[in-house]
Amino acid sequence: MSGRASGGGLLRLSVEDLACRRSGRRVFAGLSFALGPGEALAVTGRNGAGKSSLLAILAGRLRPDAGRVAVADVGEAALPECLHAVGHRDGLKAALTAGENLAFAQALLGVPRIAPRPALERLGLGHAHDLPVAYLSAGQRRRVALARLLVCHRPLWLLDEPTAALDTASQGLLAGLMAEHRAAGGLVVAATHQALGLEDARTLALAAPEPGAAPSSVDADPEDWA
Ligand SMILES: Nc1ncnc2c1ncn2[C@@H]1O[C@H](COP(=O)(O)OP(=O)(O)OP(=O)(O)O)[C@@H](O)[C@H]1O
Repeated sequence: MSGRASGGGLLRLSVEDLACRRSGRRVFAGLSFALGPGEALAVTGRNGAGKSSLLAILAGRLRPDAGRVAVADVGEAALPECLHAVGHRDGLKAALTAGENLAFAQALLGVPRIAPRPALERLGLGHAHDLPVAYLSAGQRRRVALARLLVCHRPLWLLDEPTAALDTASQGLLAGLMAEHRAAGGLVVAATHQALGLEDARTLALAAPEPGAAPSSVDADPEDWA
């Protein structure tokens, strides 16, 4: 892993003429956008429009049907080394404490930023440091998952419905974290059905899925995010 590139560098992301096909059905096509340091993109659209699929392609977990995703200004780092992905599932080990989960993520992802305890405190969960995640509520688990954003620096945050299970106060905390990240040159791409408090974010509205289209087979699940 390249420390400077994925850790300290600013990143530019460009997506050109991207298309996605799942179980034989075209989900979207012709998507192009570019994001530079400090910019954010809110991806909207009805259920099944392809929001999670787009994030999975950006994360390198799903192969596009056409088009390309490119990053610049990150040295030799590959795109997956430059991003955090928080999906629908929290990706936490229930038997480990919140602190242990974050320490594991920090060791795995590299480029440490702040320690697990202060990261949990930022999310209002300092008291949960030594509690097994199994004992936490859905909203508390989501906040532990979001604390992963803080224990390692990665310039691109891919967030899939990040406010799911969060109360109003926690949504405010997340909005503050995203604002700080962007102020430091980071990028945010968030799939959402509701306002996230992303100031000056651009919006990408994915079209409604074809009527009557149901998956006939299952491919790699983008929600299986660690
Ligand atoms: N693992 C999978 N295998 C096959 N098809 C899938 C898989 N996951 C999603 N799809 C299909 O891809 C299309 C886009 O799904 P996706 O989850 O990207 O939509 P979404 O906009 O994120 O929806 P939601 O708002 O419900 O989260 C849907 O038609 C869905 O049936």
